[in-house]
This record gives sequence, C-alpha cells and structure tokens, in this order.
Amino acid sequence: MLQRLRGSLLRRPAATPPAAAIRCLSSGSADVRVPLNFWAGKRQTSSRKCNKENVYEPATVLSPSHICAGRVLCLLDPCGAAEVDQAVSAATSAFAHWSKMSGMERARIMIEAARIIERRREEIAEMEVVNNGKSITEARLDVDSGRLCVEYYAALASTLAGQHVQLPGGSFAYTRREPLGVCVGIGAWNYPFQIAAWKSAPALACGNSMVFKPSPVTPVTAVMLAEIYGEAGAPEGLLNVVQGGQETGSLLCRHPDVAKVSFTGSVPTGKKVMEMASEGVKPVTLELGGKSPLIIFQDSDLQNAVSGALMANFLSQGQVCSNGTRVFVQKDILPKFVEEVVRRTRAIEIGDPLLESTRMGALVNHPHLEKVLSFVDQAKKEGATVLCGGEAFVPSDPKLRGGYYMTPCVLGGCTDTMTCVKEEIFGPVMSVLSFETEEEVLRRANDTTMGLAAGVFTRDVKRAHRVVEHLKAGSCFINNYNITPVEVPFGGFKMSGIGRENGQVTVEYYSQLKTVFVEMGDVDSLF
Ligand SMILES: NC(=O)C1=CN([C@@H]2O[C@H](COP(=O)(O)OP(=O)(O)OC[C@H]3O[C@@H](n4cnc5c(N)ncnc54)[C@H](O)[C@@H]3O)[C@@H](O)[C@H]2O)C=CC1
Ligand SMILES: C[N+](C)(C)CCCC(=O)O
Repeated sequence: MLQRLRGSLLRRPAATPPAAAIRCLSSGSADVRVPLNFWAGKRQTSSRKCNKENVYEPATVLSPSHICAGRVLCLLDPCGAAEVDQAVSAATSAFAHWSKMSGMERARIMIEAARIIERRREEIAEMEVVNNGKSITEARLDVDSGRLCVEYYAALASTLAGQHVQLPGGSFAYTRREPLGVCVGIGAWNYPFQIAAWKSAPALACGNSMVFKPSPVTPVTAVMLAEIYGEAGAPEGLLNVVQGGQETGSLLCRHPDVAKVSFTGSVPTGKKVMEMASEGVKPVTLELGGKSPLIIFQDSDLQNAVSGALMANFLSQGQVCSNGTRVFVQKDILPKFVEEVVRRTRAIEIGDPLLESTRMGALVNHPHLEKVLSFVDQAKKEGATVLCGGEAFVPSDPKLRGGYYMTPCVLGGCTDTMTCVKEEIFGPVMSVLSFETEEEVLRRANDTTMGLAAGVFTRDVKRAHRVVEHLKAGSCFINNYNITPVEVPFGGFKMSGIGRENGQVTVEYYSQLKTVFVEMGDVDSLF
C-alpha cells in the first residue's frame, strides 16, 4: 500500500535507487502528477477547465535564462464554488459520524495516523523540501512536529469532559464539551505540513471535521496528511484539502456550513478573514505576522546568546513568523556579540536543500527573494551597515544556478526608525540594535503593533522573569528561541493574532460548551 502511494505521487528518473537509506529524490527530479485536491476520501480534480497554475521548485530553475520562471514541480488546480461545496459537504457527512464517536475511538485513529506519519517521514520531508526550498534537516523536524501534534491531541481526545454543578433542591447542571462542526484551516507557505497538522489535530480530537486550504505556493504535502488520516481509518471526508488562493479562501470563509476558520498568514489577509467570518459570526483563530524582539543582556552566556540569535533569524531561510528579527544587545558586549554572530552566520552552508550538510536552502519564490533583497538595499540607504550576507547566492551545482538563494544577512548600526527594524521582512535578515538599560530596552522592544514572540538572554533569573512580565508578546523565551513544543500554547498578542495553537488551551478554540439545567423539583413560576 505504502509503495503504491509513494509510486503514485512521484515520477522519478529510472536510475534513482529505491533503498530507504539512500535519498529517493534529488533536487530538480521531482515531478508531481497526481491531483492535489482531496475530498470524500480521494484525490480529486477540479471541474474548472482553464485555470491551472504552475507551482515551482524553489531550489532549482529550468535554466539560468529562466530565472523568474523557475522549474515547474506541478500544476495547481484551484477550486471554485462547486468544489468547495463538495468538500464542505464531505466534511459535513464525516462530522455526523466522527462527532458521535468517543474520544477514545477518535484517539485510536489519530494514533494510527501519527504512526503512518512517522513511517512516511522521509517521503513527506523530501516533498516539503522540493516544494518549499527549506533544508531536509529542518523539513524532518517539521514533520516530527506535525506528528507530535497529532499524538498530543490524540492523548487529549479521551480527556475532554464537562462539569457537574450541584444546584439547590437536588437540582443540578452539567456541561458538555461539544465540537463546532466543519472547521476551515487556511495555511501559509512556510510550514506547509506542520501548519496542516497543527490545525487539523486539535480540530479532529475535539470531534470536528476540517477543510484545509494550503497556500497555492506549497500545495503538495497537506494532501499527504489527508490521505494518511484516511489510511488510519478516519471516515471519508474527515480532513479534506482544497487548493487555490484568495478566491477559494474567501469561498471557504463565507460558506454557510462552515463553523470556524483557523488562519495562518499575513496581517492584511488575517483582517479580511476575520471580516468574512464575522458575516456568519464565526469564531476565528488568527496566527499572523511578527516583528519580535530578542534582548541580550551583558551577563548572558555569549555562545548561547549567539545560538539563540541564529535560531531566531535563520530557520526556514528566515521565513518564520515568530522570528526575533530585532536583536537588542547590551552595549558592553556588542562588539564581541557582533564578531561571533557574523562568524557563525558566514559559516552557514547554503545550497542544495536535499543535502544533509545544507543548513540554508532556497527562499520560496523569485518575487519573495527580490522583496527580501530590496529590504537589505533599503536598510543600506537608511544608514545600516551590512556586516555580512544580504546578496543573491549562486550555488556551484549547475542545476541549482538561478534557484532562489541568498546569503544570510546581519545588519549592524540599526536604529528603531529604520524600515528593516519596523517591517516584517520574512527572510534571513537580522537587525542588531544596541541598548543600555533594561527600562529603555523594554520600551523599545514593545514599541510595535505586533506581539507574536520575544526572547531574553541573561544569567540573572530575577531579571529574566521581570523582563518577560513586561514584554507584550504571546510566546516568550528565556535563554532560547523559536522552540515550539506542541504541549505549550503558541500565538500572538496585539496584531499578531487571536487564539492559540497547541497546548491544552486549544481545545477551547475548537469546541463549545453546552450547559444543561436539570430540575429535580417543581417549576417555581413567577406567573
Ligand atoms: N503566526 C503564525 O503562526 C504564522 C504567520 N505567518 C505569516 O504569514 C505571512 C506569510 O505567509 P503568506 O502565505 O504569504 O500569507 P498570506 O496572508 O498571503 O496567505 C496566507 C493564506 O491565506 C490565503 N488567502 C489569501 N487571500 C485570502 C482571502 N481573501 N481569503 C482567505 N484566504 C486568503 C492564501 O492563499 C494562503 O493560503 C507572513 O506575514 C507571516 O508572518 C506565517 C507562518 C506562521
Ligand atoms: C516552528 N517554528 C517556531 C520555527 C515556527 C512556527 C511558526 C510558523 O509557522 O512560522
């Protein structure tokens, strides 16, 4: 069965060795031909004839003369109203069955899904790499995070329960924790598989079904998750995948049979999603952008602080919402910090994302690379110093020439009013700022409309907690950065979002309470 699924997804060059220990794919060889929409338990094609769109492989392009065109990995088949209706209807049917199952029964299927994800880890990670451009090392960790999330919510599924409340005269009330119905998940392109898992796992554990729309830039791996749930024994239609962009997303948000929308993406799109959901008074979870501060005090362990700054800026080619892109360093240690951070940034191996040694792959597409590079240009114009990187990078391997690579960049001499310090760049660009006092840095760190994450490095335990208390951000790190264990909530303050993903609290965002009053005496009527 597994071999059949693998075989159906990819057409590989005949010479590719099949042994599990050897990489199945090489950059520039994947060719996805199977349909990427999935509802009612199988891959589906859209009935719309004319609007297929190219999806590119960021690490490689057709030829150096086709830099903007890129190598086409597959065709996107965007869904219109008819397809969205079919997917929502499949999810509605699945909900009728799934929501009546006990938590233990749901958990059994989810645990099996987690087991299949583990078995297919390498295949999913490889597809994530060819579609997104990130390194295989990171892609494996993303798949693991998705799997852990499914395991975590499987374990919670059987614990969902209400409350019993005694009332006067032997009367009582109880609460039932009930699912919402068909939930919609809409994802960004930076963590395609992980986002699909982080949204579907809590939704399904609570007894909901889901229609998920990946970013049109990275459509390939969410559908693998939908297949996996099916293989694990989930009812047909439990997790459905519809492909498309803005139009498909709007159709989902406005659909009358959709009970909730969970969105990951930019602030402007998040606002639109909230507006559309408000038409049906539907709850939303919004995981939006960030411009997070990382504060490094002079008593920090310097190597750990530098490691933290690198983790805060260069995962996934810097395309991470929670990145700590404003690195505030206390004045006395600034020269040493800068020397070390630049040395280690220069050592980051850029190149073929499918190679084990690569630590930084390609940005997601050509327009995005151009946008990130233009932020570096703008920073120079505004007086920042490029301490390293910030240029397009051309790998020596001819097939990778023209992929969307750049050298990770550290900007020095930054001030709070510079564009690079104020706007989300969503690329491998770290801005280093100097500060003197705790009070000053807190004021500057909080001076933003965003509030997704924040970090502090210090050996002073009292200061660490005092600083964190004053930081206006949803996810704060002390002496680390950008780790997201699925057991703890993740999400933003201010314009970085509404609601949380992961952790126990997310049950609240995918379920509703029904209160039942039970009268044991007579009705004490006023009339
Ligand atoms: N807080 C978080 O967890 C994360 C936030 N992000 C944020 O996402 C952004 C980058 O991702 P992008 O995919 O470029 O964001 P985006 O906002 O352009 O798109 C996100 C998703 O929304 C869909 N969409 C676009 N217009 C829509 C509409 N009118 N109605 C419904 N759906 C619509 C897109 O097709 C895509 O699936 C960055 O700002 C980043 O900070 C990214 C990852 C995680
Ligand atoms: C896993 N982590 C922390 C690197 C990123 C999670 C949020 C995102 O999807 O950008």
